[in-house]
Amino acid sequence: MQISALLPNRINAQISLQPQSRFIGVTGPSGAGKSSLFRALAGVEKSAKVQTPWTSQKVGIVFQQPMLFPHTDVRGNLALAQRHASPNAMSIDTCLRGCYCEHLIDKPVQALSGGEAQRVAIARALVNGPDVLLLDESLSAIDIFTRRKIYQFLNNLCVSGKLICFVISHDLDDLALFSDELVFIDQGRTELCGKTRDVLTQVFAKEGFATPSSVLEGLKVTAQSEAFDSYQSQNAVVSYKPDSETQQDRNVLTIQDNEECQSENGIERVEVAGHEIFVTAESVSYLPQQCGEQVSVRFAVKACDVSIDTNTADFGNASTISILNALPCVISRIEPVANPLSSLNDPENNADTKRTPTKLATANSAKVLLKLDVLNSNQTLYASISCISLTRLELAVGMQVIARFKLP
Ligand SMILES: Nc1ncnc2c1ncn2[C@@H]1O[C@H](COP(=O)(O)OP(=O)(O)OP(=O)(O)O)[C@@H](O)[C@H]1O
Repeated sequence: MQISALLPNRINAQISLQPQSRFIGVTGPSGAGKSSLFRALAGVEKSAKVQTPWTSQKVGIVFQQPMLFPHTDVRGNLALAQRHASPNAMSIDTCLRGCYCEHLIDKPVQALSGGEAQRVAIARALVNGPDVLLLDESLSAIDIFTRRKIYQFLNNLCVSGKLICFVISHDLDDLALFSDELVFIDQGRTELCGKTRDVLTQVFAKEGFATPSSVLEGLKVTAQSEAFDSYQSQNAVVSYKPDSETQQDRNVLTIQDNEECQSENGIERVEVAGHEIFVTAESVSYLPQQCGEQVSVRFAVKACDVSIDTNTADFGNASTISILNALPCVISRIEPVANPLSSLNDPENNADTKRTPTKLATANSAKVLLKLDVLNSNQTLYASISCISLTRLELAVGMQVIARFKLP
């Protein structure tokens, strides 16, 4: 999928995406041109020159400021959007439920909170039946739990082939969780674009983040008794029928209901590289799958939540600590975390590149960042640990360790 947008003195972006990508995250510094890009793609900027693969499709946009019709209530707003809806658009009820705002239906627009208004604005955009939806920080005022559920709903629409979503956000955890691909815009240009975890790695390195998140993928573990539901859920994802509106709505919401009822106390179990990992239900996103395949999910782990255990003989037996998750890994890189209070820009420090990572890290900062390759997989974890631990555990590149991490 090739996209280009040119807006004199503001943007000159070329974006190249995989054809199968349906949920695309867009991020970058403030003033980089992200909103200008979306406005150009939505046709709002008349002087923009734009090339997209979806010229004949319906494009919707939702801004950070919801821009609801103020003279009516939520029902009135949705009814107005439905007047111009495409024939295969979802029902008002489905959109309201998916955006967690059914209870707001009779509220006047003026009486909505900022987050409620954002939820209604997204529901209204969906009622219109877009093929492509551009969300410009449109969930920024919504609490994390509701926000994640709405992203999950949007992701289900993407997975079922009903929607392509482009989402601008400064929340890299949200983008890590849901985006198939990530675009990093800077100074009006596409600086990075590609698979989310690769782009995130480069963004974290570029910005010198002390606690980057790693993105892991795995298979959802379902109990025997849940096998039928799981099969239904898988079918729901792939058996989308464009000619049946009721069936579509039911499919998307069935996935949502299954996800909610299948988690145990709000916790999902995910198999990663042959190991069972516990993840909170709101922290997993579902990936597209073929009929008959196990359900694949994605979740993000913050580097500050990962601890290193050098006792590799005691992999599953750490019964004296509260940390639930463990993955065997090999340390593939150790690098100092920049400490803004230290004299990192001191030429004397920078010239001293021959020192060991341990000494370099100790000299400049309190922490180091470990890159960990998960054994028997091509996945990567990051751990941010103190220099004291680095020295005390005598950690080195090539060493096998157990990465233990809290419930994401
Ligand atoms: N209508 C406009 N006319 C001229 N310049 C504009 C206009 N809107 C925005 N700009 C400028 O274009 C640049 C990019 O702005 P834009 O709003 O697209 O950035 P952004 O990446 O979305 O920022 P943020 O993350 O802060 O929302 C900024 O320098 C801004 O001042």
